[in-house]
This record gives sequence, structure tokens and C-alpha cells, in this order.
Amino acid sequence: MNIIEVLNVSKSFKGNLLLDQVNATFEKGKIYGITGPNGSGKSVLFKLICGFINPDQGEIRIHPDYCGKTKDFPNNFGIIIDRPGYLAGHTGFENLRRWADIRRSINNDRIRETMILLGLDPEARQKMKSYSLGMKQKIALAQAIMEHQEVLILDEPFNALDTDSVDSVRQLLLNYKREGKTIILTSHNREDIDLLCDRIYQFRNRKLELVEPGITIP
Ligand SMILES: Nc1ncnc2c1ncn2[C@@H]1O[C@H](COP(=O)(O)OP(=O)(O)OP(=O)(O)O)[C@@H](O)[C@H]1O
Repeated sequence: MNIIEVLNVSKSFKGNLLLDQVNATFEKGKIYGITGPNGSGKSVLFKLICGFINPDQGEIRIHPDYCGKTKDFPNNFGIIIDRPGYLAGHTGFENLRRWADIRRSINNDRIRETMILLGLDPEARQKMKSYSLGMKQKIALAQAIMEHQEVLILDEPFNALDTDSVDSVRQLLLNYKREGKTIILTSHNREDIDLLCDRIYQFRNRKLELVEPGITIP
């Protein structure tokens, strides 16, 4: 089942063509890697998929089971694109609680459980303004997974993580795939992509090309 279909999508910014009739499909229960040089349009593609920006031409189709009530925005997506806006003077737990209050689908125990899963201390009184980059990244990851989201759109999920955390997040994502979740991620680390992804799309000449896993990307 295709959860997301990107159909002939083009996007320009200030007259500069970034995406030129891009096509891609994303099936349930697979991990997809999106690769390409800096500025090639990976984050823009993610914003288009999530409905944060609109294509100039073409269409993004989200399977009806994954659309929200208004049908405008995907439902049940866990997203890391740019960092979430957090309240610097509050703890990690308080920030996650605030985000969870939007949907009201999880309790405090689930937030604590997710923080522990990612190596964060839910009882810590430390304010987020003094968090390290890696700790902020873990809060972003916690927000993306804490509500048991079925589709994960993760722009550079391993950024700033130490090696043990990279290993445990990789394992977490592979477990999610086994549970039938769908994951689309970017990483500038080739090992993340090769280890995790069933399918790899690469940006080339403003289009997305499917590359076989394990093949060296020129
Ligand atoms: N809202 C916007 N207005 C103008 N230009 C934009 C906007 N959003 C993105 N761009 C431009 O589109 C290009 C692609 O940006 P994008 O963030 O998608 O790249 P990327 O592939 O994710 O890069 P990186 O690997 O560095 O994260 C960049 O040149 C960026 O400046």
C-alpha cells in the first residue's frame, strides 16, 4: 500500500527551480532514505509531504487512512524538520507535555517512557536552554515518536547524537519497521542510509532517482 505519492511535483523559490517534476512513492512498512547534496531540496520535499508548503505544480497524495479530519494535513505523522520550537525556560518533560497537550492522546507515563528510551532523564530539572545539541535532538526525536506515530518523516535524525545513541536510535527505527511503521529519513552519513533503508532516493538534476541499496552513489 502506498502511503505517500509524490506526483510530478515542481517547486521554485524566487524563480530558482529546485524540484523539477519529482516523482516518488512510499509504501507502508519500509524505511526510505533521501540523499543528495546540501541545498538539493531534501527538507523542502519533507515540508511538501507534510503539507507545510504547497507544490507549484503536481500533487502529493496521502493515503486516506493517514489524512487528518480536515483532509488537509497528514494524521499520525511524527516529524523532525528543522527543530521544534521549544520553551527554553522549561524542562524537556514540560516541553514534551506541552506538545502532547495538542492531541491529548498520551499520558505523562508515556512521555517519561519515551524520554527514558532515548536516554533522557524525565525527572531532570535542567531547563532546555542549557541542553546540549544532542539532548535537544533527543527531545525532537521524542516528540516525533511519543504518540506512537505510524509514519516518521525524519530530517537528519542522527544529528549530534553520540555513537551509543546512534546505535539505539537505529535499532529503534528497525523495530518500528518490523511493527509496520513507515519511515522516510535523510542522513549525510552513508552508513545510516545503507544500514537502515530498503529504498534510497537520490536527488540529481532537481529530480529524485531510485538507487539500489549498497550501490556507491557517484
Ligand atoms: N522558504 C524558502 N524560501 C526561499 N528559499 C528556500 C526556502 N526553503 C528552502 N529554500 C531553498 O531551497 C534550497 C533547498 O533547501 P533544503 O533545505 O531543502 O536543502 P537540503 O537538501 O535539505 O539541504 P541540507 O543537506 O543542507 O540540509 C536551498 O537553497 C534553500 O535556501
